[in-house]
Amino acid sequence: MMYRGGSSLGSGNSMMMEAIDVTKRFGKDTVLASVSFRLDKGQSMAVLGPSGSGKTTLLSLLGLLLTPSSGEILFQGQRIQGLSDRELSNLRNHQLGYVFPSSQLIGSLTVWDNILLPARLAGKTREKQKRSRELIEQLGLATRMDHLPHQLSFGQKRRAALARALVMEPQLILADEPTNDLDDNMAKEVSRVLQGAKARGISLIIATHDYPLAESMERRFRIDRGRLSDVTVTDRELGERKGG
Ligand SMILES: Nc1ncnc2c1ncn2[C@@H]1O[C@H](COP(=O)(O)OP(=O)(O)OP(=O)(O)O)[C@@H](O)[C@H]1O
Repeated sequence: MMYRGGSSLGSGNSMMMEAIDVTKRFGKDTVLASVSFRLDKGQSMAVLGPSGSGKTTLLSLLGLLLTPSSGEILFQGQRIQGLSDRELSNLRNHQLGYVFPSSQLIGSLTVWDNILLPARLAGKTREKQKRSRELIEQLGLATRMDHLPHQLSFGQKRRAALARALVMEPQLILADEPTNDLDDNMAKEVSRVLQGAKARGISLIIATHDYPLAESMERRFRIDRGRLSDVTVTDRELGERKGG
């Protein structure tokens, strides 16, 4: 589906994230070419695509961890290019939540302390303790609260990183393959927790190979050879055809 957006066409205050003609090159390789989309506040989207297609690169750009080679990214209607380092870290620390394989837990802190760390840094330890406990319970980490990261499985580390991101109730969560390394039941639980976050008004952008998880998002995009296309409608049509 062709994107015909542009921030001037929509109302800036309902907009969470917008990419306009974003291209990312690494040396001579063009990983993303002319990527454009817009996500409104409170919406959820999945990014699907084969391994190496550019999903992590896209999430890193949208998470303000990489800069585009050309094109523009707007966060809540605000152009990202041109912001100072301080303004960017402010956005990263207070508005965005990351669940990336690379966003490691701190090795010397227990699961509980890792999850509460952002709250401690923000001076909100007391008010976030209850929510931390709820998330730990929902994500099946209750018996692992006092463990150090090296004592956890990959799946437990991912769930702890998810709890750490959710506890601060950011505006937008960016999650890269949040259900990798999880069995079906735990993947469903993570999906439920993400839906719960959405119900609390948090927007979600999720890169995944997990189709049931992608289906639980309002919108689905696919990356193929560097191009991003919105497949939400075609997916729905396929589902309807399959269903009857
Ligand atoms: N820093 C970098 N320098 C050079 N090439 C890079 C860099 N980061 C990513 N790439 C390349 O960009 C392409 C897309 O990588 P990316 O990690 O975004 O894919 P992906 O869709 O997330 O893959 P997967 O599903 O396997 O995690 C790959 O060919 C990768 O080698």
